[in-house]
Amino acid sequence: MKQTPDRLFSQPLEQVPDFAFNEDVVKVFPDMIKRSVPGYPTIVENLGVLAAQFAQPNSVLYDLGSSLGAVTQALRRHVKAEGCRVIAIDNSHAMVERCREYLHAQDSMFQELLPVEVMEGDILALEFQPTSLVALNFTLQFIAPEQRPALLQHIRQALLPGGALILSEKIRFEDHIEHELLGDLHVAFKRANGYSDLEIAQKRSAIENVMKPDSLEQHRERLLAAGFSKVVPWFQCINFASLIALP
Ligand SMILES: Nc1ncnc2c1ncn2[C@@H]1O[C@H](C[S@+](CC[C@H]([NH3+])C(=O)[O-])CC(=O)[O-])[C@@H](O)[C@H]1O
Ligand SMILES: O=C(O)C(=O)Cc1ccccc1
Repeated sequence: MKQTPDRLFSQPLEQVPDFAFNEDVVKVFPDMIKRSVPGYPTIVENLGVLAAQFAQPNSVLYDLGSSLGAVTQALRRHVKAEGCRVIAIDNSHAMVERCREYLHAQDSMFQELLPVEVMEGDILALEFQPTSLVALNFTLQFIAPEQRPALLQHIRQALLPGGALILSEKIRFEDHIEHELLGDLHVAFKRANGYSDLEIAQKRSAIENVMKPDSLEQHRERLLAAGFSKVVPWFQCINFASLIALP
């Protein structure tokens, strides 16, 4: 996969527009997400490993907010259950187009991969089929906070017994000192990955209106309120974490 370096915020902008998953972002997205999200490659690869433990024969696996299909590709590498298929969905036209290209490339490199349907659409309007595995990998944080409970309820209602939701998010911390410390460490992570202070500052103002992280406590309470029986954190790297929620 060729990786165009992310320089989207490297020049001073008079006004920083709200972040959008448009063609410019799509071009640099693999580089951007790897250099911005601590633990991203580990989360994606192990999401495949975890999914293989929950996937049930002849069921649907969902990749919600699939972007370029990194999670779908990991599901296809790891899930061996008979008759599973993946539904990947994203509401960014630019992402969906490029995702389809990447998945065709994976098709031509490997045999017997799970079939995938890539849909362009809003996950808030999705009619879920019975599913054994739902991945929300850094997608819920971009959904309006007031819409989050209903989405999680729809997922819970669609999950088969023995299935799971895997939810990865940037995390806010209720303790002020913990929040500042992990925020500073995230900035250090970005600097170590070659982003300048200007890039970091402009990206921060681009995402502040569109990406609203919750705390681990909020996630747990909302998942339990949506009918999940158990919430198990399985990964945290600085201020990014991933949870397994069981029906
Ligand atoms: N309502 C919505 N309906 C559908 N898609 C949406 C919606 N809102 C946002 N998106 C989509 O959710 C994705 C979030 S990125 C996910 C990374 C991927 N999971 C990965 O593991 O590489 C996270 C990030 O960039 O930090 C974008 O592609 C949006 O278009
Ligand atoms: O860049 C950041 O600071 C983030 O919190 C993560 C991110 C990664 C990719 C797109 C938008 C936000």
